[in-house]
Amino acid sequence: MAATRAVVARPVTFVTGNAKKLEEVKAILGQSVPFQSLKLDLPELQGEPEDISKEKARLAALQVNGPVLVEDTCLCFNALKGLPGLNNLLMAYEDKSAYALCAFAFSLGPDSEPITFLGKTPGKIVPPRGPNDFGWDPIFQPDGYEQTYAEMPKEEKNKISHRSKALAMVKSHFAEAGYTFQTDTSS
Ligand SMILES: O=c1nc[nH]c2c1ncn2[C@H]1C[C@H](O)[C@@H](COP(=O)(O)OP(=O)(O)OP(=O)(O)O)O1
Ligand SMILES: [Mg+2]
Repeated sequence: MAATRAVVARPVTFVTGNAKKLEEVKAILGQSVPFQSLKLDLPELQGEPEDISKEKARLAALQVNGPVLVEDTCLCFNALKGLPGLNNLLMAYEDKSAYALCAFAFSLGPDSEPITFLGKTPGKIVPPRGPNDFGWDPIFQPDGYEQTYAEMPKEEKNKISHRSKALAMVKSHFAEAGYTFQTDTSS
């Protein structure tokens, strides 16, 4: 099947204020989706991760004036009916099950409607174990694993994480759409 080739005259910019996220996105995407990154603190919006990521993409596309990729992640607690919450609040509940949810949004530019890609990894909330250098990694133990995200080698987390599942869909979308992005940023 011949892919329709969409030529986009600007490189893709991954916009985030979180260096750890950027590190993982680079490691997971490798050369499959060429992008540059921009450190911008996008506003902390309220709502469902999918809606938040879309809104972040709209704001980022306006600022960048070109194609952007953004993401919003939450740790959602089943005891709180999927609401993101504080670990202390969960102490009162027997049900420690949770899921990590990642929503990427991609927009071709300020006049385009963003499209979203969701990735979800189920697990449970545990007392913190492992290095404390990325958010809630020490308290999230994915189902089927004895280690928390923080205790796992990076490559292991990147194989099974909410982020890698969402990025697998981003990769497929880029492969199918056949975008050809300009990678020369000198203009
Ligand atoms: O894999 C992860 N493992 C552990 N913690 C994580 C992960 N991914 C996001 N996090 C944390 C960072 C922030 O405290 C919150 C999500 O907020 P979120 O708005 O998506 O990220 P952010 O504000 O740090 O960066 P951005 O500029 O992309 O919005 O969860
Ligand atoms: Mg944020």
